[in-house]
Amino acid sequence: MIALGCDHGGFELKQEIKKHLDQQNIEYIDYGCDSQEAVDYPVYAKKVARAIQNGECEKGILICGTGIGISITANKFKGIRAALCTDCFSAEATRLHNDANVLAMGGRVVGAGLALKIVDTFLNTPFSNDERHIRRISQIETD
Ligand SMILES: O=C[C@H](O)[C@H](O)[C@H](O)COP(=O)(O)O
Repeated sequence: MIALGCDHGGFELKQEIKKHLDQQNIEYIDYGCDSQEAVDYPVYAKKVARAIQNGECEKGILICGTGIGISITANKFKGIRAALCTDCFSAEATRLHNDANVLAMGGRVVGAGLALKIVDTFLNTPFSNDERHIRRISQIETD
């Protein structure tokens, strides 16, 4: 199950992503927002982060205008590794190396065509399970 969240700057792109996931029969829960009316991105980042923390969803996709605020917020939550991606190489690398569980994007940064490729890459790339990456990920969790 994929958790989706956005603010007004990401609403339009989230709609495209939902259509794309529907076409592939990929299940998701949309945690809002529900229109282009201005809202505060931390509200939606927190909903998605908590859905992953409590096991309701396995991965998340968060979109704000830049993808920055929403990823900063999500990364405050223990166990959340949110990766802001603007290209497919990074989306693949962050799954292989960081086992990222949240993809963040900027609705005012990437076009829908590229964003959908980034989504596919992120969702279809498994974690490498490489020892050096496991070691580094475990170090993220400690101060
Ligand atoms: O990092 C924050 C996001 O990009 C927001 O989507 C952005 O700050 C919203 O800006 P505004 O309120 O001017 O639409």
